[in-house]
Amino acid sequence: MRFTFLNKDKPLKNALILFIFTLFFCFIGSHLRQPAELSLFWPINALLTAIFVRFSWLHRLRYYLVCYGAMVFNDTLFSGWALPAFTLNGANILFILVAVSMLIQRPGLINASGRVKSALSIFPACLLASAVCASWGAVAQGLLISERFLQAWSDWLSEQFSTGVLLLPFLLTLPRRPSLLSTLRRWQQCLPIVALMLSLGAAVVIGGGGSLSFPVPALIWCAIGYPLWLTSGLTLLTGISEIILVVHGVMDIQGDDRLLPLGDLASARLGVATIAISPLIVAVSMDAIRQLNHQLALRANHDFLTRQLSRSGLYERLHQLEKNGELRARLTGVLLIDIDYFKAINDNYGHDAGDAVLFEVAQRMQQAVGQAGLVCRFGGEEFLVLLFDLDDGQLLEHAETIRQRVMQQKIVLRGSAVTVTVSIGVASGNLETDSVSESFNQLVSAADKQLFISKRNGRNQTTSSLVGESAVTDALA
Ligand SMILES: Nc1nc2c(ncn2[C@@H]2O[C@H](COP(=O)(O)OP(=O)(O)OP(=O)(O)O)[C@@H](O)[C@H]2O)c(=O)[nH]1
Repeated sequence: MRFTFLNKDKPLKNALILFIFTLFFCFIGSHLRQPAELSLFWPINALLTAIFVRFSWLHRLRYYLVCYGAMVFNDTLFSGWALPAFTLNGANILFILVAVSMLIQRPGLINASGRVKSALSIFPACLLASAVCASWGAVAQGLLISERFLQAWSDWLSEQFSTGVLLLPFLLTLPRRPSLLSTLRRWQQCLPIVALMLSLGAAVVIGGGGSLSFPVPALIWCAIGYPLWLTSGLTLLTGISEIILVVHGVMDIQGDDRLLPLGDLASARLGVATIAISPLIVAVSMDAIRQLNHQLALRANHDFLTRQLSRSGLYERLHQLEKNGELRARLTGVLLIDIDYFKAINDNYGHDAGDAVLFEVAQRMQQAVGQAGLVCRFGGEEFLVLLFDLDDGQLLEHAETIRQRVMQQKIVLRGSAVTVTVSIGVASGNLETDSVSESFNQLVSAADKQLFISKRNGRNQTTSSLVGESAVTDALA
């Protein structure tokens, strides 16, 4: 909703705008009341609630008084009311005050972009606001000790509640620049709206109390595919249409003059069935979202080719360990492992063969490390093995086991048995609990320096700063 002309620092201008706005909608509302002799819609309360919630700084007594003044002005001038103009409009202000107070208490509910995070809270807010409004309204009509009190109270309540619940989600989620075209680019994207219109048509044809719920599945379909503001807008239009159709007898929810020979029981059954399918559809879509999230997390944290942890997965795991307090005062060993002359494998046997080598080497590393540590594809043809609680000698032993395991068995590439070797750099230390990533990166760069030395000294060897340069070497098999 665009109300950029409201300005926190210009109270007089705000008051004038609110006065004119309220007067305009009260005028329209009063004239809507006349033909049907009952107020089908009294939208000003929900409209003002939305404005006060979106511009929370308007939530001041003076602005409520301005709105009240405009309502009274309208009724005395255009409706010719005297005292009732003052008393009845108290009910309208009460609705706005209660609803705004309940919705404004949750600043996270409506964020800057106007999205309603929990549409559910609109429901109790409107219910309570309508109940308070209805009580005041029915009493102000002088019906407190009359048998018509309950009737008047339920009229007020149902009108305020339905208008609020239909209008508020739309008003609170409407973006600054709503774009229908970007949502309905392809004809398939219009299908939920077509289904909605068909279900409304079916409700008119079939009739009966159950027919009111016929559009629910189509609305849920809209909810799955459309942005919140559009779904809320369509729900609003559907609700308004149903109310108008019922009032004008086009949609027959009680009488017997329906187009199809369908009893109330059959209509109710159909209604119940359409309601029952709705939570199912929402559950299915939620399940799909959960599965998607799970797949995304898996993709982000695991390397597709080698099925080992990805680099981001390794940092995620470290973060988890830190959160669980499992990194505290633990000696952490890093083995940085790089396949030797890997480019030559790609060049000589093809990229697919290179991929197969990456997979096989990763498997062998995983077998060598077992449950003792984590294997991660750190990038390209470089792997990282993370080990905990091992002293320098044990770390080197592990590195050597991995190196031996990789080269032990030749890998067959396009009919040729090829020996693949790796060079390893080793580093270890304690991770600082307040800067795990940073101290881990320091370990990695220390291991990288050792790896560089392994490469420089002829490859297929392990180097560790822990026991001096080129501590462990091995001749090519
Ligand atoms: N097949 C395949 N090749 C990759 C992948 N990621 C990186 N590479 C290749 O790995 C090669 C790495 O080459 P270099 O960095 O020169 O390393 P090297 O040939 O192993 O030489 P040294 O490390 O010095 O022993 C590059 O040719 C990359 O294209 C991958 O996922 N699959």
